[in-house]
This record gives sequence, C-alpha cells and structure tokens, in this order.
Amino acid sequence: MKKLVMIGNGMAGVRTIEEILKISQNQFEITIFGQEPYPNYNRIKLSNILQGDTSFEDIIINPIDWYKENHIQLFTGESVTHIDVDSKKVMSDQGREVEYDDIIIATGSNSFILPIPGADKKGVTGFRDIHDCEMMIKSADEYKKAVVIGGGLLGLEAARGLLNLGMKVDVVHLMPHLMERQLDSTAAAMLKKELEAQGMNFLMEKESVEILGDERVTGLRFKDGSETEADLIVMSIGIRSNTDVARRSGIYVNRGIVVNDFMETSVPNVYAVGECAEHREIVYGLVAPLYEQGKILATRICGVVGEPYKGSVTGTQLKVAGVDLYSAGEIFEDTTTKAIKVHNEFDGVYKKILIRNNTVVGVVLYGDTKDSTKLFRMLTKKEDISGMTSVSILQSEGTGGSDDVSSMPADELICGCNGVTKGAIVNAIQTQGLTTLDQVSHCTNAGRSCGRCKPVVSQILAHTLGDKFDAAAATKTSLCGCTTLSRDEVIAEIKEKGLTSIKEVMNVLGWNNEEGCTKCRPAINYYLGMIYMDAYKDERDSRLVNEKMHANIQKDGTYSVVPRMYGGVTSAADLKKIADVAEKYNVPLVKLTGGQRIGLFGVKKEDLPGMWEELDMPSGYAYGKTLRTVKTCVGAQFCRYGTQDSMALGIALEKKFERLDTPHKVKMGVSACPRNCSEAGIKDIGFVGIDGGWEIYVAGNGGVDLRPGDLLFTVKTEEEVLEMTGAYLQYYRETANYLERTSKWLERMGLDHVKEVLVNEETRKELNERMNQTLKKYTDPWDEAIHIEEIQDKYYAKHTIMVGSDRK
Ligand SMILES: Cc1cc2nc3c(=O)[nH]c(=O)nc-3n(C[C@H](O)[C@H](O)[C@H](O)COP(=O)(O)OP(=O)(O)OC[C@H]3O[C@@H](n4cnc5c(N)ncnc54)[C@H](O)[C@@H]3O)c2cc1C
Ligand SMILES: NC(=O)c1ccc[n+]([C@@H]2O[C@H](COP(=O)([O-])OP(=O)(O)OC[C@H]3O[C@@H](n4cnc5c(N)ncnc54)[C@H](O)[C@@H]3O)[C@@H](O)[C@H]2O)c1
Ligand code: SF4
Ligand code: FES
Repeated sequence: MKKLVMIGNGMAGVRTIEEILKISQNQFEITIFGQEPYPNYNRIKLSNILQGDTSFEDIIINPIDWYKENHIQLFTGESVTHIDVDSKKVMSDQGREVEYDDIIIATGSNSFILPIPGADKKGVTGFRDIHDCEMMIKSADEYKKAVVIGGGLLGLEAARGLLNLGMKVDVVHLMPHLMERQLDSTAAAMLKKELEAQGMNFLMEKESVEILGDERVTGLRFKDGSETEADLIVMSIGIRSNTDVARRSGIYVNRGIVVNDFMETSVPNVYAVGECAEHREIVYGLVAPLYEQGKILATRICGVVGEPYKGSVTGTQLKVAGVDLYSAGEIFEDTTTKAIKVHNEFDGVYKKILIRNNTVVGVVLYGDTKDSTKLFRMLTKKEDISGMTSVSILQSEGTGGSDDVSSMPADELICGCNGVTKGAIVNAIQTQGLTTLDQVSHCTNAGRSCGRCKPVVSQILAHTLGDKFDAAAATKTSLCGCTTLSRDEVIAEIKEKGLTSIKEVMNVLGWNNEEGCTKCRPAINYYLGMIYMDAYKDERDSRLVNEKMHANIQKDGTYSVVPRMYGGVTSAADLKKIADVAEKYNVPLVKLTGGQRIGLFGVKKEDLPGMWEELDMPSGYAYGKTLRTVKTCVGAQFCRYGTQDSMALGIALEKKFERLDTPHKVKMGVSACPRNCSEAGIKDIGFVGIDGGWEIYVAGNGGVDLRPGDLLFTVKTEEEVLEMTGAYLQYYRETANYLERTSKWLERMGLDHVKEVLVNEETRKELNERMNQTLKKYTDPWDEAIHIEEIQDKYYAKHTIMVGSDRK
C-alpha cells in the first residue's frame, strides 16, 4: 500500500480523503496531522454556535471512530513543521517523522490580524476556530461591549452572535458600504438598515489605528482621532492562506500554494487543496470550490482519469436570521453589461441581474432569494437568455413549494456547498429507497455543510415520493444513516418484538447496512443494556474505542490509566502502589486530573493488564459514558465552614453508581457549604450542603457548553440524596438520546417536567428499582482483563491496532 500523509484535518482535506475512500478503500495507508485538538468539524457552523443555534458536539463531521473504521492514523493537536521533499518525510512539532509516497497539504487559512499597536492585548481575537469561538462565548459572560472590525460575511455573522450572547456590538467597517465584495450600495444599505434594527451599531469608513488598554483591551482608536470602548475586539477583515509549511519546504507559493488543474504543486507527489491552495491566481474562501478541488484531487491521486479543475463561480449567503440575501458573480455594472433591476421598497425586496452578451454574469438579491438556484444555474451554465423577457428572467417560478421543484431541470444545483443537483437527489431517492432528509444528506452530501438547502431538498423528497411521503417521518432524526427509524422507534420496536442483540435489531428492523455504523452500534448496545437491565450481555466490540479498551487512547497511540479514588480520597498505601507502578513501567507523565485523582499517561497497550494487576485498584472509568468522578470538598470533617459531610456523601455516591452505563459521561460534585469548593454548580449532578440538608443541582456543565446547574430539589438526608439521584439518573438513562449530555437532555425535557416526574414517590420508587437491578450486573473491567487470557490476547496484545482518541 502507498503511504499518504495529509497535513491539516479541516473541511477541504478530510472531504478529499472521503472522496479517495469512495474510489478506493485500500490503495493508501493514510496518516492525518491536525493542529487543532479535535476531529474534523464543520467550521461553517461556528457562526451558528456563536448565535446559539447549535452545540460544539453537533458540528463534528467525522468522529474519531470514523478515522478508526477507515484505518486512518490521526494525530490531533500536532502540527507538521517541515516536509523533506527529497527523503519524502514529514516532521511534526512533537518530533515525529512519518514517511510518505504522496502528500496533501490542506492547511487552510489564518485570520488576518491588523498589525496595529495593541493587537496582542488580551481580548483581541480572530474568528476562525473552536478556540476563538469559546473565547468569545466566555468573554460575553464577563464583559459587555464588543467591537467587530470588518463588515464582511464573517464580521456580520460574528456580530449577530455576540448580540445573541447579550453584548453591545459596534461593527467597524473601512468602506462606505457593507459586504462590498458581494453587494452593491442599494442592497448593502438595506442590509445595514435591517442589522441596525436588530441592534448592531455601525462605524463606517473608519480606519483602526490602535487598540487601547493595559493588559486587556479597553477601546479602539481610529485614524480620525475618534475612539470607541471595547472589552472584546474581533478581527474579521479577511483571511490569509496558511502556507508556512509549504514555503519552508521549498514548494512554490504565491498568495497560496500554487497548484495546476490537478491540484499538483511545484514538487512531485505533493498536492494542495482548500484555502491554502492558489489555482489560476485565485484562492477560494468558500467550501463549494474547495470540495470541487477535493473531488478532482481524489481522482488524480488514485490514478483515475478525470476532468481537470477549471475554477469555480461562487454564490454567497449571509447566515443571519432575518436577513435573506444572495450574491453570485459580478456585482457592478460597466459599459459592457445591461442590468435588470427591481427595487420594491415597500416589501424590502431588491433584485439586480447583470447581463452581458445575452448571458447572466451577476446576481444580487435582497429580501427574496427564491430564484437564486435558477439564476445561479443560468449564470454558471452561461444559458442564452435572448429569447427571454426581463419579466420571465426575474419571475419566480412559484411560491417555493413542491410545485416549484417539479419544474426545476434535473441539472439545477440544489446544494451549492456540495455541488449536488436535483437529478442526483431524485436518483438517490429512487434507486436507494430513501425516505428521510437525513438519508438523502448521508447518500448525496446535500445539506452537510451550511444547511441552507435543506428546505428545497425536503421539497424534492416530497415531490419524488408523492403519496408515499410522510412529512413527520421525513424530518425526524433517524438513529443514523443505516435506518429511517428514530431513537424512540428503535426502542419501541426492541421492546415490542423482544429483540435482544444488535445483530437482531439490525436484521429485523431492516438496516440498510448489515454491519451498522459507528453511530448506531454503540447506541443500540446502550439501549439494549438499558432495556434488559442485568439480563443483557454487553457487546464490547460495538462500544466506542476507549470503552472497548477500558483506557483512553492518547494522541500518540499510548494509553492513560486512571484508577478509581472514591470522592477524591486516597491513602498512603494506594499512593505507594501508584508510585511503584509508575516507576516500574517508566510512565512518562503522572498527573493529577481535574476529577481529583491521579492519571498515569503514556502507557503502552501491552503494559495495561500488568499495570492494572499491580495497582490492584478499580478502574476509574476516565474513558467511559458512565459516572466519571465525584469531586468533593473536605467538608464538615475538617473545614470550619462545612455544614455537611461532603466526603462521606461523595464516596457513597461514587460507590453506588460507579460503572453504570449512561447515555453520556456524568460528573458529580459535593460541597459541604455554599462556598462550593468542589464546583458542584457545573456538574451533571451537584450537591451543596446547607443547614439541615442538601441542595441538588442538575444539568450543570463546565466543558465546552458552559452551563450552570438548575436547582432540582432540596432534601434533608443522605438517604434522600441517594434516592433522588438514583431516580434522576435512571430517568435520564431511559429518555436521553445516546451521547446526549444531561445539560442538553434537561433543556430538551424541561426542568419542570423532570421535577413533576420525580416528585411522585411511586415513580421514584420504580425508577430506583430498575436502577438497582441494572447496577447488579457490573464487575470491574480491569479485573476481567487481568484474569481472562482471551481478553488480553484480543485487546492488549502488541499487534492489535487502535487509532486516535475519543475526546468526548
Ligand atoms: C465562522 C465561519 C463561517 C463560515 N461560513 C461559511 C459559509 O457559510 N459557507 C462557506 O462556504 N464557507 C464558510 N466559511 C469558510 C469555510 O469554513 C472554509 O472555506 C473551509 O473551512 C476551508 O477548509 P480548509 O480545509 O481549506 O481549511 P480549514 O477548515 O481551516 O482546515 C485547515 C486545518 O489545517 C490545520 N493546520 C494548519 N496548519 C497545520 C500544520 N502545519 N499541521 C497540521 N495541521 C495544520 C488547521 O488547524 C485547520 O484545522 C466559514 C468560515 C468561518 C471561520
Ligand atoms: N456565509 C458565508 O458564506 C461565510 C461566512 C463567514 C465567513 N465566510 C468566509 O470566511 C472568510 C473570511 O471572511 P471575512 O468576512 O473576514 O473576509 P472578507 O474578505 O470577505 O471580508 C472582510 C471585510 O473586512 C473589511 N475590511 C478590511 N480591512 C478592514 C479594516 N482595516 N477595518 C474595517 N474593515 C476592514 C473589508 O472591506 C471586507 O468587507 C471569507 O473567505 C468568507 O467567504 C463565509
Ligand atoms: S465548600 Fe464550604 S465546607 Fe467545603 S471546603 Fe469549601 S468552604 Fe469548606
Ligand atoms: S447549500 Fe450549503 S449545505 Fe447545501
């Protein structure tokens, strides 16, 4: 097999790998380096996250198990620093060297940061990745006033997000009108009016010259001497191709890495794709052309004869609620163009179509973008419109309903991001028996990026299926692409038909992929365990990779070992054992974890069973969808403020619920007084001691989606705490989607509803009975690995291959 290395784990690069895998599954041994510490995610949706429409977990495109399933070695949080093009090797910032036969550079872009005094102060950021997005969300918690520099697509989407987060927002723009690359002055003025009505304040034609403040930003000064206050400054004034590695490695770079029509760089076997690549002097900054490039590169690299890349015409839309605009091609009239313009001020609609030599060369639409696909088709196909009148060009083909899609030609582009036509969608629906939007997206890619084409895809689905179309079923979220059934339907069928194994579920319920996938297999395994309590035999091989190994895989392929320390309490004897094991096995890192225990990092797979045996401590399940830790403060036993025994409660909780399978990880915290030293307010379940009892907080989250817990109930005794916790956890287990954190689950179910369920004594009793029956089945997995040779051979022998890390 040839060795293929890819630098950059972003949208264009990983799509190229998907295209390669479609052509050939076993031509390459693939290694990917990604600077960011995540699997491939949908960068486009960072705007939606900032605007509060989605969560970080929902924007992962290819989870870690996808890489594993496709035998891709992934190094996250690791940058390639140099390519030695003579010896065909890459070097990483962590000293790793990997050989290649072919290499793809897909390093994307960086935000352009204005080189003005103060640009390095705290509170100044670009808007490019999850880290930037997190920083903005955190700032909005603490500060009030944001300034966005740049009134382009990115700046306006950022500004809308910051408004949603409760900040006051100024948008500073250099030019006389907004989005001057996409809109003419009329459309830009309409946009500005709408955004002002939404609460944005615009400072137009302002040149920023200095960022004010000491350590952190306090304001921004302009060339005309005026100033504006700022606690946060977001620079969205364009991007610059990330060409550092290529430049350092002697590959020809202009604005981007220069490639020919087959995405080949100046050096043999070195290719570039995405925003880092410059093709015919153009560097693209939207996914549609980058995905086209990816397709062409995939055929080239697989040795398949294919079309060359000839460049792309792009169309853009702004992802801000209440704004409907579209722009493609040219936007300004000149002596060679004729324009058709409609400006209906009353309805807030503006349309301008630019025509040259009887073909459409530019489109600007504001307020009504229904005809954007038709006009984009005319533009890209250079359709001769000499036989048409201005009215027929501008006239909407209908009202946007399914009648309209019937009159669309098969080659009309429906999903601009992914280049999917109506014909391709209809064909997939008919030949593969698709009935839901999810399935169409899975099979054709339509809707997988910005998502704005989903309503039209849905209309095509309705029109193609005719009477067989079931609107409720079509929009429901199926468990995964292997089935049309939702989570609730699968569970109902399991119960009704008495299905008892994953295979049986898939066979009886007509899975379209007999092996299932990384999304449905662990989910069904969990649901079966939840339904059949102690009777179900767990299918270990269907679990996510870290759970299968009972250890977290680290980015370099080694593992971590975190033994249980109930309530964060340890002893001299346990500490000695840990120290001995760390010394004997040359453990490179011994570290206190955030959950009050000790982690041994960098352990070789084959050393795991031996270490576990010598430790002789239970698994801390630091890798599992289960109870992770119960963090406690010292409480009434030692602290003078403590009103309750937090350590004893924490230990009792951890001993009772350890190993329990839950839809996602669960963390608890117990503080003995409202000073809350164990941060119980940001745990899935947190307990705060008060005079005469405990407050129980639920659905807190201290991770990516920061959320304070809600007060569920106040109870008097430790027994009541355990009873309420049992009932709450069991209700979560029975009603949550697999991989849904308690914070998301509670928001979906509603706090009042959950309270109503749990306040009923009879219901609480039943939930606890089912919980207790389930708890009977668990044994310690490390103990099993020590004593069962078969398990040692299968999972921990040197030759078995595991990839990446499951970060969730
Ligand atoms: C907030 C936001 C909203 C957007 N909205 C839209 C939209 O609505 N529609 C649209 O079409 N486009 C949109 N875009 C643009 C789109 O996201 C990009 O065009 C696309 O992500 C580019 O893909 P890429 O693979 O070239 O680069 P990226 O997705 O940036 O991936 C490059 C990856 O390479 C990594 N990397 C860089 N150097 C190294 C190295 N030396 N070693 C290892 N890894 C490295 C980077 O960390 C990065 O993860 C948006 C962008 C942003 C930021
Ligand atoms: N909806 C979408 O399609 C979408 C959304 C977000 C980002 N993106 C992409 O992300 C990339 C980055 O977007 P962007 O908006 O930063 O880039 P951009 O180049 O499209 O726009 C930058 C804007 O900043 C203005 N500007 C430049 N210097 C300035 C200064 N000193 N002060 C004030 N304003 C200044 C420019 O006049 C321009 O309007 C682009 O490739 C864009 O296509 C697309
Ligand atoms: S939470 Fe209260 S009781 Fe516990 S350590 Fe802090 S101050 Fe002491
Ligand atoms: S148009 Fe963006 S996902 Fe379809």
